[in-house]
Amino acid sequence: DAESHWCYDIQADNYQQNCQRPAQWDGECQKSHQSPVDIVTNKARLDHNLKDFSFSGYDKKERLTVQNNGHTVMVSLKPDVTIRGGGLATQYRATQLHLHWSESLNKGSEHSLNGQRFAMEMHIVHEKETSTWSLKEEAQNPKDQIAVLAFLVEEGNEPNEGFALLLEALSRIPKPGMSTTMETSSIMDLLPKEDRLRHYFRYQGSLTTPACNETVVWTVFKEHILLHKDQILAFSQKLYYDDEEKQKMTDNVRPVQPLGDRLVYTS
Ligand SMILES: Nc1nc(-c2ccc(Cl)c(S(N)(=O)=O)c2)cs1
Ligand SMILES: [Zn+2]
Repeated sequence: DAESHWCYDIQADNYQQNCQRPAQWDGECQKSHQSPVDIVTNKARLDHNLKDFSFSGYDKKERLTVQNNGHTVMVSLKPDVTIRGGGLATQYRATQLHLHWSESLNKGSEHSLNGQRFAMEMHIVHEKETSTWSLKEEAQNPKDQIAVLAFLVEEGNEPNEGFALLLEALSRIPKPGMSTTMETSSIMDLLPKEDRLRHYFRYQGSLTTPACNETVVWTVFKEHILLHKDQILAFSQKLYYDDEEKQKMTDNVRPVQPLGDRLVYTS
């Protein structure tokens, strides 16, 4: 079609689509405060304002909608899920969570630590709760309009029970546009234990998908989620980019972007 849709390199390389690969993404994607980035851990600057997070509604068992949106698997979250603290200016409301992954267990994360990438990366996306009266210019498109909590996923020896319901749902949504419901599960089930979430990296960046708006305050937790190898591979085996189920959904990972004049902070 006239305006070709955006895609990942694996789609442009393997299926000769006329889709726009990351190097060609438009919107703000070619600007200088982009995500993801490589985090050089010994250069991260200690920031005492990066206190603990307060998670609310994360432990509530809800029926959640899970969809294949052609780029990832996205779980819609209920409006009563919010976060505060963590050095954030105000309370944020969760909207969705999704993941990025690869069949190669060292190529599936978007952020890297000291040049090392991991099997997967889970993003919980939150929107800033702005009070209605703030009409100032920067209040319309602030640099911290969105807060994403990023969790790196590594291969563990044990199956991760908390992911069982999400993994079962994948088989019901192989094609783009398909959605299903996931019986009572809580976001907390998917995360490392809350007391392990006090250590994290923080930097200012963008969406890692078009239009790559530079309105995201990023949190990358140091504690990793552990999934069994078969659980990680299930994402690439059950999901497809295309209706014909010819293109396995895998390597839905944007290449790392230059950090430029930015600093990465650490709690
Ligand atoms: N249609 C799609 N949207 C996204 C998306 C939306 C918002 C955000 Cl914040 C992100 S990310 N990867 O920066 O966390 C991804 C993925 S696929
Ligand atoms: Zn993401």
